[in-house]
Amino acid sequence: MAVRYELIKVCKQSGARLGRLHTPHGTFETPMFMPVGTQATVKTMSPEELKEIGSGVILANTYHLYLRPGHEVVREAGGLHRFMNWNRGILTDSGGFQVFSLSTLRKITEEGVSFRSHISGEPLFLSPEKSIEVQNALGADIIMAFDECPPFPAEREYVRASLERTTRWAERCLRAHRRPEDQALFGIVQGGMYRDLREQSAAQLVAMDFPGYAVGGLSVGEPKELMYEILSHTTPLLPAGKPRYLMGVGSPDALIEGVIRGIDMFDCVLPTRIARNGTTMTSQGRLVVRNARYARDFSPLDPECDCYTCRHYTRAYIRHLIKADETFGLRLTTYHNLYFLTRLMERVREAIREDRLLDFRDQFFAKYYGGDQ
Ligand SMILES: CC(C)(C)OC(=O)NCc1c[nH]c2nc(N)[nH]c(=O)c12
Ligand SMILES: [Zn+2]
Repeated sequence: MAVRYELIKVCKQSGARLGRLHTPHGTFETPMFMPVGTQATVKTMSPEELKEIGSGVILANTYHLYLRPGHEVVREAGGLHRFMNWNRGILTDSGGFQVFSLSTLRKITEEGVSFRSHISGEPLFLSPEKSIEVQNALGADIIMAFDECPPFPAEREYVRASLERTTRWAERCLRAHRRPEDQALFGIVQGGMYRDLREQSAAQLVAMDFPGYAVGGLSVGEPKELMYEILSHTTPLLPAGKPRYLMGVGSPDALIEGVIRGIDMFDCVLPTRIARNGTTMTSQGRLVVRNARYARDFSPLDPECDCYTCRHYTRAYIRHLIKADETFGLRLTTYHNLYFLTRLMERVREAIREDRLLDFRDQFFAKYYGGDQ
């Protein structure tokens, strides 16, 4: 079995799960946050720094690596783990979503999606079979079914037709998968903001017995309360003995609310993306270190953080680097933001062990959102 989920316990106060994800590249505790390394690197971080931070599973992306350097190059390198010198877990997203959000002149049919590369402009095509062929060549421990993530808002009829095609594509992915013994293929539940369509999508995918399930099509611009409501309705439909992965979610509040609603795995570009424009996450909330008010502030980003950045550098110095467009500044903010979210998930797991996750949420929100949460 490529990937196995072990349920350790359920928090008596919140119903949240504490688990372990056993993969061919190690066993990692859940709930977990997975840093995004789209082009086979978590931007500005070395593998050694990611290990220091405590990252277990990181993401890479089929669409990007198919376009550049090409999946055959990565296959010849011996797969992604060898190519990027990362010997822990890797998950690749299937590329469908990125075609919609990145490429131009795309056309979707039953067969797949034709589009123009956002790099060279050349006409390309991704189908369930092509996506799985690329993911098999990349060699990630967890690979994702090729799906369509409907825009938000979207007409009910469009969402229903789309989820039914996504289900047919999921079937084609299962058939095309060549390495089930060392790469776990996860199904992706769609269905937009329609509870009955979410039920339909979940039922159809659960019947196919995937080793894990993702909830897709959320965090697409809908109000957070609506995301939480759809999530509350969807996760119970998924098998308790399998991992549940909420795609594209990573703000502190959404992570905690997602864990409370039964999610085990999260990914989001937020912490690394905002770091690159000088915005950091601290125990007292967001801190935009490039602001002038920090020019002579010689305290650490977060007085309560013990990460490399906070132990050795000040807000004034980091602000200077960001303003001077020095890449070392981006490395320091990225390192801290990833450490902050990884540490947050450790504290969430501790709270589950001690049956007090709802209390932890209230305490964390009061500090992080200054009580206005
Ligand atoms: C807008 C952001 C990226 C924050 O979230 C989403 O779009 N969330 C949905 C999402 C993220 N990544 C996915 N991959 C795939 N295959 N399918 C999806 O639905 C998604
Ligand atoms: Zn720090």
